[in-house]
Amino acid sequence: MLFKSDINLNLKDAEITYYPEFFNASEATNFFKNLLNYVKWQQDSITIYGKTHLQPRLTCFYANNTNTYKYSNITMQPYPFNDDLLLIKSKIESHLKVKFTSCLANLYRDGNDSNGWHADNEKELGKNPIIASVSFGAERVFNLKHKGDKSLKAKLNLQHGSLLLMQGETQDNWLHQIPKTKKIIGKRINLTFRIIA
Ligand SMILES: O=C(O)CCC(=O)C(=O)O
Ligand SMILES: [Fe+2]
Repeated sequence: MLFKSDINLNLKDAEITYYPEFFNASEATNFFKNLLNYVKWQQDSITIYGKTHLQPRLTCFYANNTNTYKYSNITMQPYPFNDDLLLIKSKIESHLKVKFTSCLANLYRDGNDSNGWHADNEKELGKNPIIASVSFGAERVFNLKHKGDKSLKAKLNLQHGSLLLMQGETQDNWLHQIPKTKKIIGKRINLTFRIIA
């Protein structure tokens, strides 16, 4: 296989696969630089439990249709995909034999940026959504915890050029997060490809 050691995390009630070197280092660095410059990064205010605050990261939403993505009381309107996003999307699609419509991009500017515990279970994603999540730049910790059985947890480092695939009942049964870190680290870009039909 092209992709060094595809790892099935083998978690209960989930289907998660990690491809550490989906993109080689030079491809990944090239995408990182382009995305940093050409994605229309914005910082939205979100409302959680009645409190409004700025999201602790920058985001942007892209799609090949006009369907919006709603979460935490915000509605994201899509931009059309740019060339780099189309190249990344098509490489993932040909490997997985799945077509994605949409991509939520995240920029973690430093260790103080984060993404709190959540499941990607918004209704526009449908039942058992497939989510392909690509990482470029600084390596960050990705935590998982089971919604019902508090003893079930997992942690992995999402490396430069990696792909993490979540599908099946993963979002029904598990939460995930990118925690803050006190380490001095650089920027990280994450792209989550989704189907919003
Ligand atoms: O940055 C990551 O790896 C996770 C992003 C994420 O969970 C999301 O956008 O829903
Ligand atoms: Fe997520």
